[in-house]
Amino acid sequence: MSLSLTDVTLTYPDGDGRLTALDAVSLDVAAGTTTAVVGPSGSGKSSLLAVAATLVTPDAGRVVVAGVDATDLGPARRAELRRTRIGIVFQQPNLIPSLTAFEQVELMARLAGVRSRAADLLAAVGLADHAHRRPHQLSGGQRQRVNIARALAHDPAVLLVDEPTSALDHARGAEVFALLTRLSAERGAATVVVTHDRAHLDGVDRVVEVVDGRVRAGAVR
Ligand SMILES: Nc1ncnc2c1ncn2[C@@H]1O[C@H](COP(=O)(O)OP(=O)(O)OP(=O)(O)O)[C@@H](O)[C@H]1O
Repeated sequence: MSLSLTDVTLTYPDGDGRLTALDAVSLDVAAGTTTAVVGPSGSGKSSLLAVAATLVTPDAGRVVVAGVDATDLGPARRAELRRTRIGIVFQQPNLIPSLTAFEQVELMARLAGVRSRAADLLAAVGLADHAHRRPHQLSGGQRQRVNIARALAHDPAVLLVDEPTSALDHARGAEVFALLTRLSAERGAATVVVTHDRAHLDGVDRVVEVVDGRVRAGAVR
């Protein structure tokens, strides 16, 4: 498994006590597959993504990324794991305003110390003709596709995607989901997509539902 969460529990301080955001959650995602995580607001989806991204350390349980147990690592080694093995697509494409689409992707590859394949990646997301454009010269859907190309620039083992369609209309949202599942399969990434939107789940390999911090038994698919 490229990504394994085992019995992960995460709590946050809450007044005098603690709020349990994740309650003994286990999730395995194989290379080349896409798992969608759905569930009501406040159920723990973003917390699950933050733990998988090694941005937040759980109270208990294990997070293994590409064979590396992140729960045993200090902050510097976790940052290195993120830089080299994990791609993250945030809800709002946080692109750098002054850089072209090509430069956004190339910069990420350089930071990870790998050869840039920016032209290939932009072609893969359907933006070969827009490589020279800056973010303000792109549509919302195109910006999200640059965001995805950038997250894949260092060939991550694990791709984590937070609400990628929230700013898009139905057709653009469907395109982004199709793109994520295709690229994950082609590039062998283990992909987790958190979404409110159940309209585009047909193409994903698996759907799991998080309710009250637990992965619901008998996942949807
Ligand atoms: N930093 C924090 N401190 C305290 N409580 C938090 C913190 N972050 C999240 N929570 C709480 O943890 C629970 C899970 O939140 P989380 O953001 O993971 O849910 P979610 O499913 O992503 O919600 P949404 O769909 O609304 O984004 C919620 O009850 C939330 O209020």
